[in-house]
Amino acid sequence: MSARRHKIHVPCTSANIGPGFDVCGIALSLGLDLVVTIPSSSTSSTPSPVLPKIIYTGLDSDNVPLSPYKNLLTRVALYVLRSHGISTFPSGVIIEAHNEIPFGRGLGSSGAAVIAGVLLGDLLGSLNLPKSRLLDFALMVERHPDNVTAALMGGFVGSYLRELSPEDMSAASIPLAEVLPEYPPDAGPDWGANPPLPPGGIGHYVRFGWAKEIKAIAVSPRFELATAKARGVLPESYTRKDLIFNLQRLAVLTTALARSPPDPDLIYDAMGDRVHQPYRMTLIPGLPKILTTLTPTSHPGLLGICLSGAGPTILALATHNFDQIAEEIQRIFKEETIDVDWNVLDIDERGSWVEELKEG
Ligand SMILES: Nc1ncnc2c1ncn2[C@@H]1O[C@H](COP(=O)(O)OP(=O)(O)O)[C@@H](O)[C@H]1O
Ligand SMILES: N[C@@H](CCOP(=O)(O)O)C(=O)O
Repeated sequence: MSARRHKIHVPCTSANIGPGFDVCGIALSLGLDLVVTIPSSSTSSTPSPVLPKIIYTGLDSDNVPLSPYKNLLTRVALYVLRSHGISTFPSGVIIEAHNEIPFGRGLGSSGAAVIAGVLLGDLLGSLNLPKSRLLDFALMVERHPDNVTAALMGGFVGSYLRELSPEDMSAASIPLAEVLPEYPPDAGPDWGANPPLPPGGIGHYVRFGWAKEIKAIAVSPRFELATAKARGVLPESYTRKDLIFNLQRLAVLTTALARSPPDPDLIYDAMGDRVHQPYRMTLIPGLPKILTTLTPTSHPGLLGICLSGAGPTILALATHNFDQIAEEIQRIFKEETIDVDWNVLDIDERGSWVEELKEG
């Protein structure tokens, strides 16, 4: 039987970059790849459609549910299909996922899975949605824009959620449990009511420049910290002083990271934060020492250092001396008896893409 095969690539992301909590993200050179095989005769109106077969390799592949009704990728794809009136997957699809993004470390694994799921839904339904519309679906699932926008668009991005009209607000306020419901294992094409389409243009974004000399050192402790837990420790309100502290730095940082050669004196302080990092220190032993011990003077080449996303990964931006910087962070974590893995990553300017694979 002949089949169409496509590759979907989604990069990992580091969100916040210090002061840009829930605003900024950069796409980096570790990825989630899917190879999707769709039998040519496959439609979702086949009388007894065969559910997708999911195969995982790579990082954390033992921890992923392989039922399409439980796996995040396929649940997101099904949301995209169902909101377009296509109530089930086409029959006999095979999804081979290869993952390089560690789960629960602050490198946007869930954001990447959500984007991969949206692209999968678009592909399986032959919907041909533009990237701006794909972002609306991703934002209905992952409701902070920083990771998903960077993963989809690539590069260094800033984003915000638009203030919606009352009508759009009600369409966008659907609980997550309705967007990604708990499907029973025997859910068939007639299961439940299809969710509505999201409003258009929920997220707005801009791409900033990125100086070509800057690489990102990601030092990941070998323990998981669920983003939901790390959001749970944040306060409901902030002082004017702390907000101004972050806004001043964010305004400078977005331009400073685009300037060549980058200025460590400007960037190091501009990566300071008082909105999320101070509250997350209790969850990440070693974080206070790491943020104060490494400076551009103690470690030439270092530009700035922050928590990657919700942590526990540390992100150090640097132009050289990558190994020495990573080894010092590793040493401080070791004092806390925490082992780490580290990677020197490039910025991924392309973002997510889908390509048809030709035979041979
Ligand atoms: N490729 C994937 N396929 C399926 N589920 C995934 C994938 N990547 C991440 N997830 C889910 O997302 C969870 C991690 O999300 P989260 O706590 O937001 O951490 P992160 O900082 O890595 O995004 C994982 O435990 C897993 O349930
Ligand atoms: N702005 C969010 C980013 C979460 O990123 P993740 O990679 O840890 O999922 C936050 O800081 O909570």
